[in-house]
Amino acid sequence: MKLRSLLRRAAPYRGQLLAISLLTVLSSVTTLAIPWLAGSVLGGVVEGATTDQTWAIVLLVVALVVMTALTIAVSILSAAASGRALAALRTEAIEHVQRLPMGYHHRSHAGDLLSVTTWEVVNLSEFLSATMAKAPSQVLTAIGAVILLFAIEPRVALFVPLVVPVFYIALRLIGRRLRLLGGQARDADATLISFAETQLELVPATKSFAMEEQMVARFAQHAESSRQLNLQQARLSALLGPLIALLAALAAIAVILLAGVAMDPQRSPAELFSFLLYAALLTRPVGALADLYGRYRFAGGTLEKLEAVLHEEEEPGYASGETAIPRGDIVFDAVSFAYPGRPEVLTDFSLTIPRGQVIAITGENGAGKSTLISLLLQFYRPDAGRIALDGRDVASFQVQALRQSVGVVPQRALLFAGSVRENICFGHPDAGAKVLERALRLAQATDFVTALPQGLDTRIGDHGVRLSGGQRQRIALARALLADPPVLVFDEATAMFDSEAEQAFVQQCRDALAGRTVILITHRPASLALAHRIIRMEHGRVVDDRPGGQARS
Ligand SMILES: Nc1ncnc2c1ncn2[C@@H]1O[C@H](COP(=O)(O)OP(=O)(O)OP(=O)(O)O)[C@@H](O)[C@H]1O
Repeated sequence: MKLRSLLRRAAPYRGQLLAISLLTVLSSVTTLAIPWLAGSVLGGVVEGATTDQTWAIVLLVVALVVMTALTIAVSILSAAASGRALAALRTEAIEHVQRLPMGYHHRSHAGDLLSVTTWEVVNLSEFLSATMAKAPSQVLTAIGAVILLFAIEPRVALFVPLVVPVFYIALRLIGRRLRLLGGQARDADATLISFAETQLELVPATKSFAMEEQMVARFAQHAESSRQLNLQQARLSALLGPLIALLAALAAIAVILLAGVAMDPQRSPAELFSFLLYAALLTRPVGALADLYGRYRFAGGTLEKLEAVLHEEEEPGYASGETAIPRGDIVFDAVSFAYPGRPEVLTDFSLTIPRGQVIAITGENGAGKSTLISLLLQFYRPDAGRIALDGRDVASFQVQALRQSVGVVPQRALLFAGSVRENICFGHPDAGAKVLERALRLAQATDFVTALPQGLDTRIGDHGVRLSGGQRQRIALARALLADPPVLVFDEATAMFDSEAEQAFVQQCRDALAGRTVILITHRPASLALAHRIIRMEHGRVVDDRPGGQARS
């Protein structure tokens, strides 16, 4: 894991980190005072308390209370700071993902990204808060304990550094295996989540094809492999901290035994007790640091995955480019294009659509009709040729301005589980009642929306499942019409309508579409009647170009 990238992300939380560091130093100093005070109290007891122990006892109690309070404060502050840092990291990841090219989304799994930005990040969160809360104070306490051991009895204390390599080897061996298993377990969990997501989306298909048992069996397989890997990894994690703590305790016993033999007989009982307590104190940070090392190995995988996403290149055209709204002259000039690793879809494709023309594009399935729109919107870039809007290459537009000026009603309406109003106003949350009414009317949606139980405020379920296919399509139409863009694209948008509704829609649209450039991808006769011009595509080329119904009327 790149520690530098973690530190860079921690930079905005400097103030909180500083407060945590100060409290941590205080906490370590208090912790280190305890063996000293306890040693002198115990020494006093053994020597028959010739001196007054009251102050030492009071200080010991105060030190214990202060140490507890500081530990609590550091834990809470660390959890708050790491929580903030992670919320920012998650948001950064999602923001970045939204700006990645469509090609990235088509080749990657949404489930993987979902798992890394949601539950996987918990590893990172636990590591960060544990590191901030524990690591510095444990390191300081360990260093302080070693120094004080040397101060009390250097000859015996010399034994302490000799055991360090043993810890190092144990940590490396277990840590490596832990990282490997951790990675495999996380991948298995990501697959499981992804599969669950797909399975939930497929419930209607699963039911209609009576595939329930098979789907459950496949899920159970994924769940079992995830369980096994997580168990192995949990066993190893459970081993790491306590094993290292045990090694440290054994080493402390050795030091104590050695102290009994080699300690200067002139030492007071108080010094002897303090020495033994410091040796025992040393075991605590060693165990805790080993545990942190395990978390570090684990969190590293998550950070690497997040970093991999964050290093994917954003699509160009967000930061700069033409933002003026075009009027709608479209030219495809000798455009060729192939999806990565696929045969060419468009070959030397040329088409000029003057502003205000309604053009219908027809052609067999897979002829490349929708691909034309993806290229116009800059979801993909042509391999050769040029696409221009008002004489300017579409690549020279700021991508959001470009896309806002082209309203698309897709084949499959992308609706979400909000109200009808929220779905229609998706691109324009502040749209007024009049604009909304007009869009509903043009999309022939007023009647059915009014008849819904709560009208515009009716919630339509995931992907709009509580509506009919035609109703969903009308919502999508209303959404595109609401924006009133200069270019409109209907990609088989009327396919869900019955012929009567399609006729009515076409009639209504005649006026509404006037003056706009409209691309209708359709085979429907009524829609064809709406066009000034009908072209037919075959194998990525125009094979026919003739006047449409509108031209004749
Ligand atoms: N994201 C993609 N990655 C790879 N190949 C794709 C992708 N999208 C479409 N294709 C392929 O490109 C070709 C053209 O697809 P396109 O969707 O443009 O056809 P279409 O004319 O709109 O078809 P339809 O009438 O069926 O909607 C098809 O062979 C399709 O398999």
